[in-house]
Amino acid sequence: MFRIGQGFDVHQFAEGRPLMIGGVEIPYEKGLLGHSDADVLLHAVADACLGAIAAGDIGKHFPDHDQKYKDADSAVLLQHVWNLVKKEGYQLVNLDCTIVAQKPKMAPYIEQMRARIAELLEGEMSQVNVKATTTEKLGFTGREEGIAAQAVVLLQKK
Ligand SMILES: Nc1ccn([C@@H]2O[C@H](COP(=O)(O)O)[C@@H](O)[C@H]2O)c(=O)n1
Ligand SMILES: C[C@@]1(CO)OP(=O)(O)OP(=O)(O)OC[C@H]1O
Repeated sequence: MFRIGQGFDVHQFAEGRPLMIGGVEIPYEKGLLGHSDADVLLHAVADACLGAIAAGDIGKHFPDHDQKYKDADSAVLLQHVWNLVKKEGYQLVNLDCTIVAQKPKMAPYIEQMRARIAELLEGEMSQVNVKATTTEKLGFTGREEGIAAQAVVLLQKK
């Protein structure tokens, strides 16, 4: 049996925060604002996984009013979500993601992100694709106010 899920997340830029995307710290003049480390890509991946098993979203599992998740490492949150996926008896078929950012350039970090996400989802790099696009300076991402990310995951019952 196959299950598909999709995730979407947005975080605004903020000064004085590290920029975490896909579990990788990207050297940049600003980071993203959030209750957790605001890793917008890992949040989209986590939501896609939760969607695939009809288990709600990350806000339900990790409420942003809970101090436990203040500055939380989103990799740890995704690991928790992946344990729920495994408990339901599913494994990864493939994951495809898009980061929407005018800046910074993601290309130098894409392979590292794929490797980290594959590790977190206990799969191979060949099962994980990460893309990036600008919005040609249009909209909130184009004005460099924040970053968005989308993810689609396909799971198969073992
Ligand atoms: N933040 C980004 C955005 C884009 N890229 C790479 O550049 C290519 C062209 O982007 P367009 O928005 O002009 O289509 C895109 O395919 C990515 O490879 C990037 O690395 N970081
Ligand atoms: C991850 C959580 C929990 O710390 O907080 P944020 O980092 O603010 O992220 P968001 O994608 O807004 O929602 C899920 C949250 O509850």
